[in-house]
Amino acid sequence: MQRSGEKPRVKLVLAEAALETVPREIWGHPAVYKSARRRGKPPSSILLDRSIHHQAMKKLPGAEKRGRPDIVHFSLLEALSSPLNREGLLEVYVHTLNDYVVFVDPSTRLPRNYNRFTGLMEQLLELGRVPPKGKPLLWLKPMKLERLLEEVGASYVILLSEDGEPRRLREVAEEALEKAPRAAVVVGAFPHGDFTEETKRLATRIYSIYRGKPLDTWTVVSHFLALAADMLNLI
Ligand SMILES: C[S@@+](CC[C@H](N)C(=O)[O-])C[C@H]1O[C@@H](n2cnc3c(N)ncnc32)[C@H](O)[C@@H]1O
Repeated sequence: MQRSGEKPRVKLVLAEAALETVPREIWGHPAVYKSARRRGKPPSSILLDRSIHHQAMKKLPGAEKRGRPDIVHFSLLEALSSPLNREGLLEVYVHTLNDYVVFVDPSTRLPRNYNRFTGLMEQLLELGRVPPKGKPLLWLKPMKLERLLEEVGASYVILLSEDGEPRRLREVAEEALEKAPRAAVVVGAFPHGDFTEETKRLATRIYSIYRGKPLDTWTVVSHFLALAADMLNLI
């Protein structure tokens, strides 16, 4: 618990995010080849995106969880422009399905346009940081979720999942603030399916906030951040 008068910093983790470059198995597929040629890049350097690579993705293992960089885009836009972040009270991390972690400087202004966001993520995955020179705003490390949580001192992990114990979101936000700064709220940034068992094992609590029904990642993120901001009298 924080000392009274001191506002706690909330850790938000977008986990198992569907953000990756096109995997080798489908580099030769016509849908991939065409989209890469249009972009003037090799297939290995472009993001896997279901809206473009749907046919090619049919062959991929775990396809239902992959190829949705827009989920990270929308969710980061929500998080970075939230009052909590603007007051310096939010840390946001993106852990990907392939076990990379994107660290995000809170002052980052992400492109609003999806195509520009895609280009930025491709640069990040290729160079490990953006911008390439000067102080990085986004940087990447190969890292499992467990290591990330250890590294940022998150020993109280609240995993949000529609299969969790039913809880009012207000109570979840209260608990996250109460346990801050050692609490992390983990939200899946994949379109379908469930967290891996490895992720579930890291959870201290698993809560469902909508009677077992699935919500989009960005909805969960925006509602949680709005309630937390309200409780901290920021809005
Ligand atoms: C689109 S959902 C994941 C896919 C979903 N399991 C499905 O098969 O449609 C994205 C994330 O939002 C969060 N989420 C969605 N619905 C939720 C709920 N009812 N309660 C708590 N978290 C939820 C979870 O973290 C979940 O991983």
